[in-house]
Formats: sequence, structure tokens, C-alpha cells
Amino acid sequence: MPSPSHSRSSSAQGSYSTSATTFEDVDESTKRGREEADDSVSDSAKRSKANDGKGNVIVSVRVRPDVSGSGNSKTEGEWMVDGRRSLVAYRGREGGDYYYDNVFVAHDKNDRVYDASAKRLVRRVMDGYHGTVFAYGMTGTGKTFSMQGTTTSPGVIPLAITDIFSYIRETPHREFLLRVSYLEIYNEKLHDLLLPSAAGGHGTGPSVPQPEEIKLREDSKRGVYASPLTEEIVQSPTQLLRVIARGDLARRTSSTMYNARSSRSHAVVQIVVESRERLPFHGPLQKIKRAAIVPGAVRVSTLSLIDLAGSERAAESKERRTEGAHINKSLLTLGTVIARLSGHKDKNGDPTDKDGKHLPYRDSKLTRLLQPALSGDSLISILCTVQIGSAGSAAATNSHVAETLSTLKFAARARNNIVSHAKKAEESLGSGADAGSRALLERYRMEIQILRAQLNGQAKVQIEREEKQLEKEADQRHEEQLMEIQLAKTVLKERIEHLTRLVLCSSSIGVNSNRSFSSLSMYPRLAVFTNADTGSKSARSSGSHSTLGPTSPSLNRTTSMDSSATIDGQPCKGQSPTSSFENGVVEFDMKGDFCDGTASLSAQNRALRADLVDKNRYISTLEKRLLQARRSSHSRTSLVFSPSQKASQVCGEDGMASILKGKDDEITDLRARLDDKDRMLNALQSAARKRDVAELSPEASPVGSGRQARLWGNDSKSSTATQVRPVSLVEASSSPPEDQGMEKASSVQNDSDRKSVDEVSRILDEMIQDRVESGQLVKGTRGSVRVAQDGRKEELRMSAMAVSLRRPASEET
Ligand SMILES: Nc1ncnc2c1ncn2[C@@H]1O[C@H](COP(=O)(O)OP(=O)(O)OP(=O)(O)O)[C@@H](O)[C@H]1O
Repeated sequence: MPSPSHSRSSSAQGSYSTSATTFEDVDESTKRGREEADDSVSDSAKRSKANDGKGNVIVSVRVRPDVSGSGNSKTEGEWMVDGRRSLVAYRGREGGDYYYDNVFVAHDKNDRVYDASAKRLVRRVMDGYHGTVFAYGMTGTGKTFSMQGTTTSPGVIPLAITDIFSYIRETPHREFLLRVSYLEIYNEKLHDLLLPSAAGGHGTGPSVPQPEEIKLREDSKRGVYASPLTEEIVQSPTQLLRVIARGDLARRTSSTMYNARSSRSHAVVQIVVESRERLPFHGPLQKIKRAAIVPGAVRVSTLSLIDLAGSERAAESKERRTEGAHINKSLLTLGTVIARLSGHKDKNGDPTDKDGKHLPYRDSKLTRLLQPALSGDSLISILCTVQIGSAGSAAATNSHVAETLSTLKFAARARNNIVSHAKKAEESLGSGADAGSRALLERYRMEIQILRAQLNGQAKVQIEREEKQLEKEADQRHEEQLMEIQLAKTVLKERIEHLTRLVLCSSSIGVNSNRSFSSLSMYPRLAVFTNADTGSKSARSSGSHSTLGPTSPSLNRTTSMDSSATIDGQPCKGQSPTSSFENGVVEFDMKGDFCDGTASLSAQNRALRADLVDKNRYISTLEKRLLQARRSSHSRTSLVFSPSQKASQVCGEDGMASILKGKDDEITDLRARLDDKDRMLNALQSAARKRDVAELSPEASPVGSGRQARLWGNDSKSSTATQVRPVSLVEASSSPPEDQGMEKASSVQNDSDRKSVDEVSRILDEMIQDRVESGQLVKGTRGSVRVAQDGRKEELRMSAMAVSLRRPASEET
């Protein structure tokens, strides 16, 4: 290889200097020396030309520390390294001074290497330039260490990735899309390191399908590129690092390929950066303006980060020798291309040397791949690694020194010959086939538009479907609501009918279908209500007039019991009770039955009839309410179909729920009241029964018969009671009473009456007390009781009953 002449030390930048060459044979050296001398002028011109693209080509040398240690400006035997002056000097045979853009000494860290050699290039790639960074050097000199680094000292690749994302963060007016590929050139074959099968090796096993062979292709827009190759879109530094780590792993996992993967191959990480102006969203005017200017103008640039395999002169195994041969061939081609770079091109635009001869880019995959970068289309940074050692160390052996000098000369030539006229990549509109196929950002934008349109269409269909579903559900709900209403209505009706029946049953205790009184009605003794207006005793209480009152049924029952107990003990002779049944209402006419007129059955009948009217009114009101609920349910259902009206539906449902709850409460209330009345009725019935027993007992029978006689006279033909109670009547007629016996019996009877009355009074008192405690009734100062709530009059009736029950007893006493 040619040795740089002294003339270079006086080149424009004075950046390259050597005093000798030691490892080219003499003939070649002489020939090249002449060439170099001839080129001295053109070199100068080249450098001045390179000034146009100042900083486009950066060549750095990194000296790795020797085991014995090395420092800045430290002399190791014949070597002198001066980081401040970017100088490496060799004072041995064919030595010389080599100046570069950067010389990194042993203690320089990876971040310093990156900052000085690659950082600017990376940021310019983000601006739209193509950029290539590669590490060159003999094996074990620190290429991988510089490119990948370690976890504590990240190298060029991870630091570049960090910078890429920092740049994206700092550039809010553009949007970016990053994709990454990772390939290696091993034995002059390309391997995709991101293929899933690559992770476990390169598919040498029979079960692993062989991937399609990767070839290098050329495109007027893309330049030289490998295809087919996996490209992964990445969105974060971590993701990008993970992808690269996966590639590294693929490089290293195959045991058969172990050496090849551990730096016996050239590894190329390629990050494609697509970017475009962000469409502004500040205002409609700006939006229209910007949209008109940059509809999908995408810029595509590429950053290639290459860790070359190390050159190796000696190889022990055949496999290593084969690898070495390929590596050395490709590196030699690279050196040759760089040495012959002239910046000239033929009429087809292909690069030529100064003699017009084609440059041998095609002689190796590596040079073919690097062609765009080397021919000046991209920014380029070359990091050459060397290891120098003090006398006696391995690095001081002749072969090692020769390798080191070779690397230094390669670096010098690269710095001298490569001229970059890199320009920012043009923004493509993405409409053309080439640009369109490259710019994923644009393709994605269009795809997003299409998908968005599809989504909108689907969303419409979905909304329609949902509306239909809602409609269906609303219909179902409506049906359910109607059914519930119907059910509630039926339940209420049944309850009312039941209560009504109870009333009639109660009142029919004193009457049957033949309009005759039952036995119970023949022994009235219990309650008598004093009618304040008429002064007569009536079973009808004010409570019976309550409207819609659940109290009505229970009241009726009470009333009927009361009516059956209408008493005075003085029968109204010559008159039999009459009853009529009108409109399903049993009507009693007790006028004249009791001569004192205190027990008016007709009044009871009126009360019952009024109660029934109340109940009917109650039913009709309930029906009206149900109808209203149904109507409102209808109207709510019609409102449900718009999603925006869901809320009102919920409210409607709440309203319906509260109506139904109200109904439930009413039913519960009715049920509770009914239970109360049942208890009262039972108590009263039991009292009446006791009374019957007392009257029918042998001791009391004379009185009973006497009372019977007084009650009904001797008119046996008109009274069913005579049929119901034949024994008492027979007894009454066959055993005429004696005055003394009668008085005694009467006294027994009075005692029995009092007992019954007391028992009922006690029950009623308990019930009243319950009401008072529960706050439904309020006790007055003089023992009076009033209802705590409007419309709840039954308690009054209860208290009235209690009072009336007590009154006869007290009157008798
Ligand atoms: N500047 C440095 N400082 C500290 N250690 C280094 C440095 N350079 C290289 N090394 C160490 O030297 C060894 C070899 O380095 P590395 O593998 O990077 O060499 P290489 O040039 O990539 O070799 P190959 O061509 O075989 O891949 C590693 O253990 C690495 O940690």
C-alpha cells in the first residue's frame, strides 16, 4: 500500500504527515511514492475542495491502552501519541508523523470518542444527510468496544441512538419515523440479523428454513441497498437498543458460527430516518396554508453504523483462515477504493480514479455497500483503532507494528482521499413510485387516511347497530315495564278484591244469602259507636269515608264486627231484621230491631257501601296511575333511541322504579294494616265466641234464652237465627225464666261480658300503645288520642273502638 509522502505533511490542513512507510514492498513503495509525489498537487486541490464540505469527512484514530498502560502524549518505545495535536508518530523504521482529525489516547472514554467523531454527523443525519460511521482496525484493538461500548461506557451506537431521540424531542415542528435493520457480511454473504430465525443461529440446522438470499441492489434514489432485509420501526431508544441487542445476540449465538459472529464479520446497523414538517393546528388559515405547502413532503436519510471485522494476518484453523481471507479481501478492496478515490466520474456518473478507471466497489460486498458513502454522497466518520505497546509486549512485535502502521496509513488515505459533497436529502412528495416505496411516513400517512375513512365507515355501522340494539333493548324494557305494571295492577286489584271480599265476609257474618242473620249477629254486645249527630249508635265511623284508603277494607271489617255486635240487650219486639243486597252490597236494616235504636244496621250498610265506593274509587285511581305510568314509559322509550338521551332514559327508569316502589310500599302498608285488623277481628271474634259460650252454658242459658226471647220475640218463622241456634230457642221456650235465677244468671253474664270486653280493650290498648310508640298516634293530655299523620284515621277508629268497648261496661257498672 502506498505510503503517504512528506508532501502530505504540508498539505493544506497539515493534517496528515508520515516520515516513512515500512510495510510495503520496495517496488510497490517506489511506484506509489511516485504516484504520491504526482498527486501532491491534486491532494492539495482535493483538500481545498473538501473544504466546501468541511467536516463531512472525519477520520479519527483511537489508541487502546496496552496492558502495561499508556497515557496522553506518552511515548511507548518508538511510538508517540499526542491527543492534543491529534498526532501519532512512529520513530521506528519507515515511521512518520500521522495527523488526523482526532487522536484518542488510552484514557479517553467512549463518550469523548463519540462527541468528537460522530455526534455532529448523527445530528446532521437527523437534518436530512446520509451518514456513515465505521470502525476499522486489526482484531482486538477496540472496534466493538468503541462502537457498542459497555453498560458503564456506552459506545457510538447507543450514544447515537440517545442523540437521535434527543433531536426528535428538540424538533417539535417535524415528525419522524425511524426504522432499523441489522445485517452482517460474513464470508462475503449477507445475513439478516433481525430475522427471527437468526436469533438461534444462521439456520444451519435442517429444521430451520433457509431465508431468501440477501442481495445488494441499486436504486437511483436509494443508492445501494440490501434486499430483502428486515426493517423494524422503533419508537423509543430502549426499543431501538433492544432491536440492536437482538441482532448482536444473533451474531453470537451460533456455536459453529461463533468466530464469525464475534468480530469475524462486518456488522452494519442501518437506521433510516424519515421526517416531515408537522402540519400546524393553530388556526384554520394557517392550516390551509401549511397543508397546501407540505402535503406529505418527506425527507429520508440513513445513518449506517458499521463495526468491521478485524484484519488478521495469521490464522490457526482452516475456518479462521477462510474467514480471514474474506475479511482481508474485503478490507483490501476497501483500502484500494479509498486509495484510488479521486472524485472523478465517467459519463454514466460512475466513480473513476484519476485515470478514468472504474473503482472496484463491486469486488467486495463491503465496498459495494459503502459505495454511496465513499463516493461522497454522505457524511463519513472513520474511527481507526490501534494498539501500541512498549518493547517486549505483544503489541510491539513486528507483525503487530506492521498492522498498526497499515491501519494508520489507511486512516491517512481515507482522510486525504474521501471527498464528501453530501447534500440534504430532497423532500419527496411521496407520490412517485420510488419515493413512495421508500418513505414509509408518507405511506403510513395515506394508510392512516384510508384506515381512518374505513374506521369512520365502521363507526357509522357500529353506531347504527348499537342504535338498533338500544331500540331493541328499549322495546324489551318497555315490554317488561308494561308487564310489570300489568302485574302490579293485577296484584293491587287482587289485593283490593281480597280486602273487599274480607269486608263482605265480615259483614256477612250477620247475614246469609237468605237475608237472615248469622248466629253471631244474634249476640251483639260489643262495640257501639255513638253517632254524635243522631245520638243513635252506628257502626259507621268516620274512617269508613276515607278515600283510597287502605284503611277502608280493614275499617269495614271492624265495622261489620261492630255492627254484628250492636246491642242493648233490649230486643225490639215485633220487628225482624231486614236486609237487602243491592249492587253486591249487603245492606242491613236493623231499624226497629233494637228498640233503643242504638244499633242501626242500615247505618252500617251505608258505611259499607261508602267504603266500597271508596275502594272502587281507589281502584280507578290506581288504574289511572298505572295508565299514566304506562304512557310515560312509552314516551321515555321513544326518547331512548338517541345515545345522547340515555341519561333521560335512566331518569325515566328511576321514575318508574320509584312509582313501582311506591306501589310496593302501599301494598306493604295495606298488608300491615290488614294484619292489624285481622288481629283485632280475631280478638273480637274470640270475645264474641266466649260470650256465645257463656250464654249457651247451662248457667247462662236462661238468660241467654231470655235475651233471645227479648231479642227476637217469638217470631221464629222469619229468623234464620232460629235455625242456626235452635237449641237456645227451644231452651228458651221450654224453660221460662225465674226472676231470681235470671238476676243471678244476668250477673254471671255481665261478668263474662266484662271479661271479654276487658280482653278486647287490652288488645286495643296495646295496639294503640304501639301506634303511639311508633309515632303514628299522639296521646292527648286527657287520654284522648289523635292521629299523627293526615289521612290515617284508622287509629282513631281503634281508639274510638276501645272507648266504646269500655263504655258499655262502665255504663253497666
Ligand atoms: N479503549 C479501550 N479501553 C479499554 N478496553 C478496551 C479498549 N479497547 C478495547 N478494549 C478491550 O479489548 C478487548 C477487545 O476489544 P474489541 O473486542 O472491541 O476489539 P475488536 O477490535 O472489536 O476485535 P475484533 O476485531 O476481534 O472484533 C475487549 O476486551 C475490550 O474490552
